[in-house]
Amino acid sequence: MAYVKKAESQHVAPRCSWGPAEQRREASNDIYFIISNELLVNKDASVPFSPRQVTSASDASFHSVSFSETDHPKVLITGGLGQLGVGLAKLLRKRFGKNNVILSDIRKPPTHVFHSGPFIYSDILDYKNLREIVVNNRITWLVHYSALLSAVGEANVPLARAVNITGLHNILDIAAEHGLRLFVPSTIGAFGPTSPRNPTPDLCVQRPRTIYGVSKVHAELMGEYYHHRYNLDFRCLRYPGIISADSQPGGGTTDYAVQIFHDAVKTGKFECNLKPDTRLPMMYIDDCLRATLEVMEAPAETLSMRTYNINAMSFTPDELAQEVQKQLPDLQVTYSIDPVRQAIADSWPMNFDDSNARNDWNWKHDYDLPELVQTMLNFIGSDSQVAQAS
Ligand SMILES: NC(=O)c1ccc[n+]([C@@H]2O[C@H](COP(=O)([O-])OP(=O)(O)OC[C@H]3O[C@@H](n4cnc5c(N)ncnc54)[C@H](O)[C@@H]3O)[C@@H](O)[C@H]2O)c1
Ligand SMILES: C[C@@H](O)[C@H](N)C(=O)O
Repeated sequence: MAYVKKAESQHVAPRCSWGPAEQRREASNDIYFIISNELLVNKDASVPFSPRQVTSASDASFHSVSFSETDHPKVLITGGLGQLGVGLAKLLRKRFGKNNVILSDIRKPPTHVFHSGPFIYSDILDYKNLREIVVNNRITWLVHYSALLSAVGEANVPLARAVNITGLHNILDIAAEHGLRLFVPSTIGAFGPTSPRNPTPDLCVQRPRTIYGVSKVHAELMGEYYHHRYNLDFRCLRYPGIISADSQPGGGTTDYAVQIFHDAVKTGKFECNLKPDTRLPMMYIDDCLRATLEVMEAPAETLSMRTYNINAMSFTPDELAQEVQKQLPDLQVTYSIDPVRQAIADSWPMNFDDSNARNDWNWKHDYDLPELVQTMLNFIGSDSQVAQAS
């Protein structure tokens, strides 16, 4: 393979920020080769910049004929052992068949998850491993859930940058190369203190102050760019804080709204790490997962955008506590503020404008605050009764 040196002015990639691992991976694809800060380009490549092996928009659409709308998609979920992945796999398996949905993660699955359907190890930082999984399993849809959330991201910025940004680059290139339909969730955290906060529309200033938010704005923009440049079928929803009963949150700012239910049922006491009047958009997990399936199934012509806000409700810790106290009047709530999480929450939307999702593909939530509280308490209450009995 012969390589020639390429003029720096034609070079689009930010060389100096690339780490050695990324250089090795690029080199293995025989397209780019970075040595000693000099870019060497495969002179046989037909265009100066393209994602890995995809050489043009027409090539990308050629690959995409492998998925017909009448077939069941073959779905891979990355980061599938977090708060949302197992529930999504359950929903998609009901619709497309157990063996058509593969969960993946870098962690060991619990027994019930391992036995509920296909599970595979996949580290999104390993490009070749990802490609092998996509090829060997004839994947047509990729749901990319791997990420470090807002609070854990601030605690480990280099890891968050690697997983949320470098990992995303791998996912985008694999998806473009194999003509996949790609879903990447974004978040209310993609907005910042200079965004309009009440309500926050789809299109406005986005200057988040967390590595999580910055990486999610990057994901939105890169996905939309790949859609325009390479015809990638990229779909993205900005989720609010998601509340679930049978899965734990992974280290975010909205985690308190899950923990309150467990503590209320188990101890009757809850210490909240956000101030009582901190208003944030929230959603019950069933609505979130259904929205994800609906936007993935929406005909492309109904999507006037590729990144949508979705919302269900907005509340403060005090309002949530009052609603829980309607069912459990003895619940005692105290406040011990976490300054990192509070600063993040104070920069995020208070209300989310999701009118475009409602107009374009008929998004509609089912759960408001009272139904959410009832459902969570029913689930956690019955779960703890089963635990006590056994
Ligand atoms: N849960 C929410 O409230 C919420 C809200 C908005 C957006 N989102 C987004 O939805 C997605 C899923 O969220 P979640 O709450 O399930 O997250 P989570 O933190 O619970 O799970 C993330 C998963 O990613 C995995 N992971 C980490 N590094 C990885 C790597 N190198 N390769 C493969 N997997 C790796 C982790 O093991 C973990 O299981 C994320 O992208 C998140 O940003 C979630
Ligand atoms: C809002 C969302 O992205 C996540 N639950 C977090 O708080 O980080």
